[in-house]
Order: sequence, then C-alpha cells, then structure tokens
Amino acid sequence: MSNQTINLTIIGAGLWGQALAKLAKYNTQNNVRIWSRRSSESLESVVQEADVVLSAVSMKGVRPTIEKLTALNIPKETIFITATKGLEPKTTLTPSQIWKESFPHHPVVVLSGPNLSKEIEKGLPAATVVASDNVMAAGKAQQIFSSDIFRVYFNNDPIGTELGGTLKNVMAIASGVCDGLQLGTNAKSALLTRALPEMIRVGSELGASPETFFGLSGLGDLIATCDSPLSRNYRVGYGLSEGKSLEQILEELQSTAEGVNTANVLVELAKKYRIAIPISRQVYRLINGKTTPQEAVKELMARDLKAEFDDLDFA
Ligand SMILES: NC(=O)C1=CN([C@@H]2O[C@H](COP(=O)(O)OP(=O)(O)OC[C@H]3O[C@@H](n4cnc5c(N)ncnc54)[C@H](O)[C@@H]3O)[C@@H](O)[C@H]2O)C=CC1
Ligand SMILES: O=C(CO)COP(=O)(O)O
Repeated sequence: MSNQTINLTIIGAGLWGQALAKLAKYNTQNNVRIWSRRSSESLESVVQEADVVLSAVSMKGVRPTIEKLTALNIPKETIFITATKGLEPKTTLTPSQIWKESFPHHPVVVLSGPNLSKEIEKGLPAATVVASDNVMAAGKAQQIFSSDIFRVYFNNDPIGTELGGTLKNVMAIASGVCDGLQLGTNAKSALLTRALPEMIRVGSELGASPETFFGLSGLGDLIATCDSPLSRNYRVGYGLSEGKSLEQILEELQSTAEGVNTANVLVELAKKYRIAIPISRQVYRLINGKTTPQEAVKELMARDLKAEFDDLDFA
C-alpha cells in the first residue's frame, strides 16, 4: 500500500461522519478535515485542496450539500465518496445517482457495510465495501480506510451496494417490531430470510446485481442492523411495538433513522415498478398509522401460499 498523503474532507459531522473521520485518521498518512453546516470555515476552503470528498450527511442533506458544492470550482479529479443510506423522496434516486447526475465527470464511490458507528468509535474490528465503476477511485477509498481494525472490500456494483444498506433500514424497523413483540427466534429468522429476496427484487429492478445483496452491504448489514439495539431503525420498530407514536420515538432518538423516509419512498417505487414488497409495505403501513404491529404480523402470515424461490432470477 502506498504511503502517499491523501487529503480527505468529510462533509457531515454526525455520528457516521465522526466515526469515519476517526477511521481515516487512524491511518496517519491521511490528512483529514471534517466540515458541517455549523463549521466556522467555509466549505470552499475545506474542499479546495481535497483529493477526496466524503459525504456522510443524512438523506435530507444530500441535495443541499451537492447544491453548495456545484457552486464551487471543484477539479474533476476530486473523488466523491457517498456514505449516506437513503432514497430521495421526490426523485426516488439513491445518493450516488444524485452525486453522479450532479458531477458526471467525477469518480463517485459508495461506502456501505455493517458499520454501527458506536462500535466503530470503540475501535472494534469491522469490515465494509467500497463500490464504484472507477477502479482507481475505489482503490483510493480502500487505501484511506483500510487498517488492522477496518477491512475494506471492493466491488463494481455501486447501486447494489448502496441499496443493500438502504433497504435493510426498513427491515430493521420490522425486526425491532418482531423483537419488541417477543415473537421468538423462529419468527425473526423467517423475517430476515424473507427480507433478503425482497431487497433483491427491488435491487434487480433498479439495475443492481443480485449477488451484491449476499455481501457485506446486503446480508451483512441486514444482520448487524436487525439484531442490534445500537441501530436506530431497530429502535424505531421496537418503540412502535411498545405502542409509542413515531413522533415520540423520533423525539427520544434525537438522531437519524433513515428507514422511515426510505419506507415511504420505497412504496412509491414498488408501485411504479410493480415489485412485491410485503414486509416493507407493512412497515410503511405501521409508520403511517394504517395498521398496528399485531395486525401487520397477522397480514404477513395470511399471505397467499407460494414457492420459496419463484420470484428470484440469479441467472
Ligand atoms: N451512524 C451509523 O452507524 C451509520 C450511519 N450511516 C448513514 O449515514 C448517514 C448519516 O447518519 P448519522 O451520521 O448517523 O446521522 P446524524 O443524525 O448523526 O447526522 C446527520 C448529519 O447530516 C447532516 N445534515 C442533515 N440535514 C442536512 C442538511 N439539510 N444539509 C446539510 N447537512 C445536513 C447533519 O448536519 C449531520 O452532520 C445516514 O444516511 C445513515 O443511514 C451509515 C452507516 C453507519
Ligand atoms: O447503517 C447502520 C449500520 O450499518 C446504522 O444503522 P442505524 O441507522 O439503524 O443506526
């Protein structure tokens, strides 16, 4: 691995932006700056010299951040890394699609994996994926973050990698409900197993490779988020199972739970492309007050009987 200094600017000083800054600083050859809306420095001053700009803002911050950056004169060699897990409500685009649309001549890399920020902050070992159609850019992202506490894999399916991390947030809400209602290990296992083909159906329709969902950013993040009270999305589901309102849960959370917005956008996408999303649909109904946790479980159990693999095409 080269010892060349890399100038990295991280935009977004939330939980994930700070954890990623810590990982990047762990490798002392990186020169790391972190910027947020509340920073005293101008955005221009922190991106001017950057080789790589990483965005770790929440979904609602992606478009405003990009609008600020497009007003600046950023050299086209600058690599953008997006670490946001969400879908844009108006356009249903993923963050990397928005970055690519706004910066068509820049390399864009997706970073996603089973990476609960609290564990990363403690220095516990973890792995992630960087995905891009630009191999050199992905290699640079790998170089920035790889260390003896963080193992970084590469793939060339940015959309699949991004959708794994995005769609599992909706499943984490369902999983929190499952645990909160004490439905047992069999139910939880069935839920997570059926969540994966649902995610793959959506991904395939949007141009992702099915295989990607069996990797760290898909199955890996599904396991991490659906089985940990450290996940905010899981906590949303758990709270709903206790009869709390979504408003109360989000007020108590004081943090980002992307699965709520993602479920709403996903239902629109599913309608447009006619994709079956039974689990996500129940999550959507639940967060919008159209069903109760108990009713949602009943409806999932009462669906028409079908073959286990009739809707997946791995060819
Ligand atoms: N915390 C975690 O464990 C992980 C989070 N992520 C993803 O990273 C993203 C950020 O998550 P967190 O840092 O945990 O959330 P957070 O709530 O701690 O921070 C959100 C960040 O987005 C910024 N932001 C929000 N609205 C904005 C706007 N309109 N303009 C500019 N900036 C805005 C905030 O200033 C803040 O820096 C989310 O998409 C999340 O799914 C991904 C992997 C792990
Ligand atoms: O994406 C995450 C872990 O990979 C973080 O999950 P939450 O956003 O549910 O906390």
